[in-house]
Amino acid sequence: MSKAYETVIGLEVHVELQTKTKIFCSCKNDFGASANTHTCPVCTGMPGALPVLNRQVVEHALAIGLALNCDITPVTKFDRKNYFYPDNPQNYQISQLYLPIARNGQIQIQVDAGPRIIRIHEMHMEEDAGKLLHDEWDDTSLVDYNRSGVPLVEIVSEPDLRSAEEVIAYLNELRTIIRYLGASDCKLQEGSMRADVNLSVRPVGEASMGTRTEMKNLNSFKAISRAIAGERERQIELLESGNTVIQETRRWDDNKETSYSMRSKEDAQDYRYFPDPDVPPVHIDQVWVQRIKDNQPELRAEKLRRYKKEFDIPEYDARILTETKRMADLFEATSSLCHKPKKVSNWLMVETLRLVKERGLEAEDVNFSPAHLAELIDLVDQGLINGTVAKEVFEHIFDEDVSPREYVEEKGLKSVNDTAALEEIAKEVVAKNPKSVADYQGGKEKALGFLVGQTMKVLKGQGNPGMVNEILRKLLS
Ligand SMILES: Nc1ncnc2c1ncn2[C@@H]1O[C@H](COP(=O)(O)OP(=O)(O)OP(=O)(O)O)[C@@H](O)[C@H]1O
Ligand SMILES: [Mg+2]
Ligand SMILES: [Mg+2]
Repeated sequence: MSKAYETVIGLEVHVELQTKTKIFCSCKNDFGASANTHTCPVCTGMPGALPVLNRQVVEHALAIGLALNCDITPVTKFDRKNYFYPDNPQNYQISQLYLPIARNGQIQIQVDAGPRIIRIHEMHMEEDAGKLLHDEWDDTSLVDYNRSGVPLVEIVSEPDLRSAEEVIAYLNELRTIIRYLGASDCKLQEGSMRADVNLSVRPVGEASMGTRTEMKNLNSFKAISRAIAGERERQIELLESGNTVIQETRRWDDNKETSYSMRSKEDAQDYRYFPDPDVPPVHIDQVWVQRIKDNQPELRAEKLRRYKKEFDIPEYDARILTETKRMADLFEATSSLCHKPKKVSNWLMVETLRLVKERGLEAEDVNFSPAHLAELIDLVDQGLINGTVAKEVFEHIFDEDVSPREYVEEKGLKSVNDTAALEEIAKEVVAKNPKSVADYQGGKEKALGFLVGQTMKVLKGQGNPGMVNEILRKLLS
């Protein structure tokens, strides 16, 4: 019988920052340009080239550090991390080891079991490396230095995570925060957010931690979940068979659903870190910190607290609506126009997110006018269109931002609210369906639903279902 094991996970998350230019030179920071077109002597490591720190990088890092509730380091410095690899032409990476810009933070995540606090050990700034493309067919490797010198922050958590569910909730929360700040688009697939999973296992109840491995090449939440399950199992098997876990870096192969060893893990001393003599220390005073704080948008945690007080919507809705700033902005703007927050929330959570998924978009891409959604909600409430028609009209609001009032007018979609006209049609339906009439009169309430359906069919869906229902009841009583 094997002992129960607990999984212990700490994450290193690299995030590419959205800036006009790279971290230490004036080359463009652009994704997807043709290879080696955004390069210069600095980001290709030519001897004698001198790096100049991009102020925007520090400002983004400050904003993120503050949003993660970190202490800001008043004098922050850059260090050289030395290693040889073809994607790194300087043979060192300019990073921060001793005095990273932010330390001792924490964020709250929400999992099925409730809220959890995950501590942030530190966050530092660094430059990205180039990209190697391996062509196995040709037996060649190509290198693209466009990514060399793209600004990154690395956010290092404490080993506080215990499951794949928590890891994904944590990454989602980080992504939400960073996107709210406009500091990065945080796309795992495109590599603008990259998570390395450090994982160890220990018998339940054991206080000390086991030896960890570090896994790389995780490009989706699914890959992360599978890699965690696989690595947990691999380590438990090792321990159960009397072996030990080796501290190493492993590469996850999502197609084969397995990981393999890349290299045994270097310790900091192997990199021979030392202060970079070319980049002066950065002094961050209170005035600067305060200015960044003042410019910070309202973040998700604050929004959640405010929504609870201001809007009569369930906590579940509030969590989904605040996941992206786009949805939250739409919700607030539409609600302030029509004063029906729960209805607005339903349209956003159900139809909007359904269409986002169907069209292969992201919530950030949604771009219709709040006024149009508010107008649609009013049209339904006034009984001018029914629910089915409203959904159809909404698709056109979503895709083309049409004015629902004009669209309904143009396409003749208004509900038939004329009692006499409805009665006329209802009478025909009653005459044609004696069996259902008899069923209803015999006590089968369901039969009325069928008759309402038949009447709506004749009306091509444009009847007012409430009125049709009432008219049929009266006719059959
Ligand atoms: N025993 C352990 N089990 C699981 N995670 C651990 C354990 N010990 C440390 N960790 C986590 O491993 C991560 C270590 O990241 P850190 O950046 O400090 O070092 P590194 O991986 O050695 O350095 P590098 O940046 O060069 O990859 C942290 O997220 C930490 O919480
Ligand atoms: Mg690491
Ligand atoms: Mg690290």
